[in-house]
Amino acid sequence: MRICFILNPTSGTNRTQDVPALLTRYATAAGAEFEIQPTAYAGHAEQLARQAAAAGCRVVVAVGGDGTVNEVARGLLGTSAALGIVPRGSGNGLARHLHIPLDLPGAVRRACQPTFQRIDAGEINGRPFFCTAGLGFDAHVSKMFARAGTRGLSTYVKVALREYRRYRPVPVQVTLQGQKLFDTHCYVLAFANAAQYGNNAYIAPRANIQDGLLDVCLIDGLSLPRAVRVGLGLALGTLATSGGAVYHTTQQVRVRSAAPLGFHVDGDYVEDATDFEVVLHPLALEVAV
Ligand SMILES: Nc1ncnc2c1ncn2[C@@H]1O[C@H](COP(=O)(O)OP(=O)(O)OP(=O)(O)O)[C@@H](O)[C@H]1O
Repeated sequence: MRICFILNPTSGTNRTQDVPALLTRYATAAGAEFEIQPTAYAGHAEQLARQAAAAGCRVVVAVGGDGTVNEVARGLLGTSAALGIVPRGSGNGLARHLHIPLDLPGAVRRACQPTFQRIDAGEINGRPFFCTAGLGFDAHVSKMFARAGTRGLSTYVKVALREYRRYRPVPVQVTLQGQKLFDTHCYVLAFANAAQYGNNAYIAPRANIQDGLLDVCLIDGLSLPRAVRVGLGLALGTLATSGGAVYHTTQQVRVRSAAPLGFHVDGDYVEDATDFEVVLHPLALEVAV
């Protein structure tokens, strides 16, 4: 079985580690036949993943955060290679959901001696996602976080608190499965394939990544008491029962917004739009876990 590690050299906070040397050490110890391909620019991992699959690699491993995982997984859709993950980001949402070890030696061993499963994949306005996508405040925070200059959980929390004071919900019309359902306000409208954003922040604690359904989580406003409830719910995995959010499960969602709204895929801000088409592709990706 051939394995290709696709390494984002810019991900993670520990830049002093010689990651290629560590991957080589642990993959050799696991008896793997492997290669390591570093990315040269943002977006490169998708192309490298597709090439590795075409060259016959059975497992293509994203070594990085959820952004790199998204790129590699995107490249593997429709191929016969499975996605592995060596988590090196700050959130690691998909790795956590799939119970992949968060330490490098454990994750490399898992990628070299995996079991295989299939998981669902989401798509928003033509862009695949595997963990979560969303409109509103979470996308806005992703956009501001990308501009912050530093990364990590503490920057994320600082940016979120600062933006909370400024952000206002936007009127939206949400249609589930082709049937008009409601006019509401969007503070956050999250589409969850996996249960968490990353960092064990559970936006949709009941989400099942193999059930052919998206868990749609709506937060229509965020007064301070509700923000506290939502924050606790995210951290404790109790958001679905806390009254802070409303949930639906569906395979397809359409959203029309009264004003441009930002959206993110797997935590990376994409752009602003007023029309959103979200679909779920059941069991579209094989994972090595
Ligand atoms: N060689 C590269 N140079 C610059 N950017 C890159 C390179 N390779 C990948 N990227 C980009 O870096 C972005 C961030 O990567 P990733 O999400 O893997 O790490 P992270 O930001 O440290 O993790 P997290 O998102 O969990 O905080 C990705 O969206 C990817 O497009």
